[in-house]
Amino acid sequence: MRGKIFIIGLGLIGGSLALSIKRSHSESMIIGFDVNKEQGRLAEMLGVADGISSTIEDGARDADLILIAAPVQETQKIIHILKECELKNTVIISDAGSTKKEIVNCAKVLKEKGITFIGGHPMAGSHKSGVTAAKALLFENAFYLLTPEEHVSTAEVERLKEWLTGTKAKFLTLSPEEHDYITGIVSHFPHMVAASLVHQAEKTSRSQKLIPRLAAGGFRDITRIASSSPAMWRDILLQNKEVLLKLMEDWQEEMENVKSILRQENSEGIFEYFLRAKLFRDELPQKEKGAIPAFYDLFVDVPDYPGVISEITGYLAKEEISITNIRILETREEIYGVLVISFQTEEDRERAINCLEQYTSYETTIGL
Ligand SMILES: NC(=O)C1=CN([C@@H]2O[C@H](COP(=O)(O)OP(=O)(O)OC[C@H]3O[C@@H](n4cnc5c(N)ncnc54)[C@H](O)[C@@H]3O)[C@@H](O)[C@H]2O)C=CC1
Ligand SMILES: O=C(O)C(=O)Cc1ccc(O)cc1
Repeated sequence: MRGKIFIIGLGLIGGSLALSIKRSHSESMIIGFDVNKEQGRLAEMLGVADGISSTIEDGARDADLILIAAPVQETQKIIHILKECELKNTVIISDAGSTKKEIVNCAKVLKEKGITFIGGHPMAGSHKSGVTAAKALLFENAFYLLTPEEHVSTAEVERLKEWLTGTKAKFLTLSPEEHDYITGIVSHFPHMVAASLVHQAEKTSRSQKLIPRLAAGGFRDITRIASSSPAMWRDILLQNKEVLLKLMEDWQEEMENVKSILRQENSEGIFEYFLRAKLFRDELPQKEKGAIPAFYDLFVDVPDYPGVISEITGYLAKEEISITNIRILETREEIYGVLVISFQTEEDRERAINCLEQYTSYETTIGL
């Protein structure tokens, strides 16, 4: 489609939306705005946006689609600024915020002006921030949640989806309340738990110096999301306060139960506790990206010599297979080290197995 798209907030999500829209609507004009001028400059330099506007008012004028991809408390301020702007009467405004109830409620001021707002939330991302981490296919196969109010027409929702088709995401419509409850459970609360685990390790590390060195493997996996933007998560917590307070109470109750079975040395109860968790976790869809993106890990047994990583990444690059992460497992003391390479899709991992089979004799194993 032709048209002008205005993206406010050119970080990880705004940048990725810009790239994915450009993929499917190459004739569209993407203009960006960011309070941080450096992000705007970088976005232009990286070709993420066709141009940068110096104010929201300028960028919003004549826009056919406005996407707000700023932290959620800022999103509300931006909605109030947009309310005062001169806008096309056919414009669609949407956002990418991780919470929906307060934002959709705030956007009622746009409805009063006859402007369409459709709450949006692409359920994929990363612990990284900023436009340099943006990727056109960040949302591929992920759910993209939309929370249109009743007065919004199906045609307008379809027009928004058409603009966003290059995300290759799967759209789902739900109410803002449902949205905040579900994302509270699968995304917001886990972030709080991840941060709390890191705090616990940090406190004890003051007296136990081995902790940072031994905090590997599982600890790193479960706390990866604690490296996310503190400003973004502060805003999310403040906006989903009621749901999160209730989840914290449920969690405390759950921990009381675990404490009790442990005190009683209830071996069957403890086993059951882990078994039920494992069964539910193992049943979660593998091929779909959730709030926490699935990473497809490949374990490669490699001889421990300098240059082995660049050798392997070289073969993968030759076959144009993208990797999302690479690390060495240092827990083994044998001759061989284990290289863990993460891919964004199962197909990439499959291609990597074939590639390494072709170029090397290293053994590969799929991570579960
Ligand atoms: N990071 C993630 O994995 C995901 C984040 N989200 C949501 O997307 C939104 C953006 O998050 P990220 O892109 O990750 O953050 P980010 O930190 O990478 O980018 C946010 C950008 O917004 C800019 N900004 C802040 N206030 C602004 C304002 N008043 N006007 C214009 N620009 C402003 C910042 O300078 C920054 O460049 C947030 O609402 C977040 O909740 C949604 C899905 C995933
Ligand atoms: O880094 C991760 O795995 C995430 O959890 C990404 C994420 C962050 C915020 C969202 O609203 C949705 C997805």
